Amino acid sequence: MSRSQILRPIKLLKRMQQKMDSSSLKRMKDGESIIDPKSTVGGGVADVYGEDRATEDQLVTPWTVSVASGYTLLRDPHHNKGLAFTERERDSHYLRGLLPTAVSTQELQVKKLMQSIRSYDIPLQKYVAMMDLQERNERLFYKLLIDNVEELLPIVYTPTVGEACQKYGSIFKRPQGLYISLKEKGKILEVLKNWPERSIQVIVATDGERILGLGDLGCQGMGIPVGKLALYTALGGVRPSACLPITIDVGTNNQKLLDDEFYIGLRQKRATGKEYYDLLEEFMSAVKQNYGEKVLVQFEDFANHNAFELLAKYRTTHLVFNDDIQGTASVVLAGLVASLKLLGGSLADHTFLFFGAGEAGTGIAELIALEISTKTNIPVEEARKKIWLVDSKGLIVSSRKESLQHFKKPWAHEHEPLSTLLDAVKAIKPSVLIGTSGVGQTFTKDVVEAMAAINERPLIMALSNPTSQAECTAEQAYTWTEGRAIYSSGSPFDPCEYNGKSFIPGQANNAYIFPGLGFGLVISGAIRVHDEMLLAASEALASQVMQEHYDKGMIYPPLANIRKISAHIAANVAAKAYELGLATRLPRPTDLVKYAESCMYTPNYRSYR
Ligand SMILES: O=C([O-])CC(=O)C(=O)O
Ligand SMILES: [Mg+2]
Repeated sequence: MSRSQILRPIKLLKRMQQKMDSSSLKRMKDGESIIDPKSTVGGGVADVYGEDRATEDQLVTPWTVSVASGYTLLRDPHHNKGLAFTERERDSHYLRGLLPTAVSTQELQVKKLMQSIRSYDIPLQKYVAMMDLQERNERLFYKLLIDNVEELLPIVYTPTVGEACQKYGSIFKRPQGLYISLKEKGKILEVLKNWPERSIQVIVATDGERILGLGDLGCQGMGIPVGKLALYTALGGVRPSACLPITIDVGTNNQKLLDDEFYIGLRQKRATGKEYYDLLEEFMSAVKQNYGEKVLVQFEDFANHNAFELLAKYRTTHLVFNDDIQGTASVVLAGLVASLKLLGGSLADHTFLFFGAGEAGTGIAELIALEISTKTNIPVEEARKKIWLVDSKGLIVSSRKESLQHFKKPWAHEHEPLSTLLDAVKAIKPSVLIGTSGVGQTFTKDVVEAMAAINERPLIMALSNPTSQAECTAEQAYTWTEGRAIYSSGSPFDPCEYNGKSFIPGQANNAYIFPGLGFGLVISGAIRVHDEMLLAASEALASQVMQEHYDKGMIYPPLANIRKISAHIAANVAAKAYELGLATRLPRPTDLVKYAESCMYTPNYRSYR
């Protein structure tokens, strides 16, 4: 039975609200059951209780849900508690005999599952175990993830999710999101209505063409929206039922997949041009029609040529952002701002060299220029001159301007052409080197040593994902700079030692930003994403790096604190939305951090009476 099917009619809800006094409302917000335990609805046994408050609507109108009983309840991942059903719940919900006698606590269940997950040697086995848990017992899944975020993030997210996408065909069991293919053209609105949840707040959509640094994985890219949205809930506090993963399947140019008899997607070359953009247009308008203008659409892992165009096309009419262009930019900017405490000076005093001039590279470059321009009052065109990009053909310079894609043109400065990254490092003498090429091991020993020869503390960011695509490893960066580098990567690396000293690499992954950014948009009822909100998100993240972290050479706060960090990011983003007149949730809460914290989904079990 789907969750929406067991939502009781609105009339019942209204009747109940009339009966409710303020104390029962308060208890309801706290997740307690508020109805006479003996009451039944529609002839079946029903429980009615409040959902987590995660939106303005729920503050005023708590959802009322009846829970199925018996075997169906155990099969419903949204309400199942497994052995944690109490004796009373087992009686009132016809569960006697369906469970062994022992009654567990959620804490004990977490302990048991962590033991079981740790017993697997292979990360993909852990991933499958986590996905099985998500399909079996959603609250336990999120409790596990939240309580063990540093250990489990690399499993449900980068890098393991990359491998999961490569093998998604054989992992696929049950739908975790919506597949919208060219076959659904003209029917996308109907397809959206097939999803069991109605009140969607965040959609992560991919077309699978550039999954991490792994290339075109077609419809198998679904693992990415699923993983990103798990983080929206675990790290950002958006209710799971308000999240919708979507894969737009327009075919794949990956011949291996096309030749694979078990490939699960549309077996054709990618649609392009008008056919592609018409489908995307139908999708975007169906989303707005079905969910309203406050639903957030996060574009994820589109190839460069479409990513920029889709963002430019929809950012003025829909609530959208591109995680790879803007989320990554915001997280990197936060790290750069934080690093100034270690490096000294302001951003404008630094010179930046990028290896890779796609979505991430140009997105970060532009946000740095915007921040420099905002802080120093110099025009953004001037600020861009401190930033240089190298692509597959060498340093981007003005003599190449005519043949450049439009997103590279702002970075074509006056300089003689240089064909290698090493030559560019030697000539430009950057203080910051940022890898966004999607190609592993491109920060060679020569390149890193050249950075160390120019700078006392070279800042090196190897951002390409997953781990195999990192431009250099943490250990290489510390070893080749004799322990002087400040290093961050997109995928996680373990702490390492050099000359008896321990180093903690930072993870400059957009996972720090998008859950808090999205949550800030949701709680303020924002209707557009503005660049200033990205700057606000960066500032909030940088402000969470404390002296104790700087003392260890860190430029990002520990992920263990991510929910507190997300609440600060959400509050700063929401504040900006109000300031820009883009927020629709009125009146503006006075303490936005407290408000954000109070709206966050918590995975603790609720009692069913
Ligand atoms: O998913 C990640 O880990 C970061 C990201 O957006 C990408 O690499 O495309
Ligand atoms: Mg991405």
